[in-house]
Amino acid sequence: MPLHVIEHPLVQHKLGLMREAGISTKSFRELANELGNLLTYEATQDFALEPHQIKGWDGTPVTVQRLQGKKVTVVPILRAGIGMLEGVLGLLPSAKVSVVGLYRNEETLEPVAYFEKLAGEISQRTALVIDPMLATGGTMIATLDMLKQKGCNDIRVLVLVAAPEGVEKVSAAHPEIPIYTAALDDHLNDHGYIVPGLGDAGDKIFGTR
Ligand SMILES: O=P(O)(O)OC[C@H]1O[C@H](OP(=O)(O)OP(=O)(O)O)[C@H](O)[C@@H]1O
Ligand SMILES: O=c1cc[nH]c(=O)[nH]1
Ligand SMILES: [Mg+2]
Repeated sequence: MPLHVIEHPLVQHKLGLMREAGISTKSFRELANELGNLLTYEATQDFALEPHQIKGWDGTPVTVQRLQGKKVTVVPILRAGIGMLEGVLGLLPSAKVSVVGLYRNEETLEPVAYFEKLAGEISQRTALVIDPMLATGGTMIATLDMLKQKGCNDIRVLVLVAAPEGVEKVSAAHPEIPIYTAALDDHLNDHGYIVPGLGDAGDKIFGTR
């Protein structure tokens, strides 16, 4: 199962700060972006490089490494995925953004899709799907199904916190897609919330709690 739990001390420290009860909207937002940035660093480790010759500071030629120019799209899942977007784009400033909107029906826990605006040439792009929470996995599976249907076949998932139930479901539906997370938490409660989790990430990012 391609699950990557990022144990880096900065990641673990920042995630710990996010778990505090009563955290401000400002701090939660800042930390979501900082973690989005650090997870992007981890999720792009296999991006291909190619040598390129430039003129160095003293005029002599130097061979440097450049990214091979693979097209990338970041796919934030509305709403809460927007909370990681700035951090992800901090490392991938030229990436196109494909916004998808899904919310979870809080009674049935089933995802409801309401928006989709994908970048062009999606089938040639590496997609980084971002959402702070992977709970039952329903939202993520619906998003991955949709991206694959559009021909996208290099997809990575970046979440701040994942529940074991959701990871199992996503991995069963899309076994080849890697999941990068700052934490694999303990379980889902009776309302489908991750424990210990972060609470409602969308509400905390947008200040709507
Ligand atoms: O794994 P699942 O059980 O499907 O749940 C996870 C989804 O739930 C949350 O979104 P929510 O429905 O609260 O929408 P929001 O981002 O607009 O708040 C979260 O940001 C995920 O998208
Ligand atoms: O724990 C959870 C589960 C779904 N959505 C959230 O925002 N948090
Ligand atoms: Mg929400």
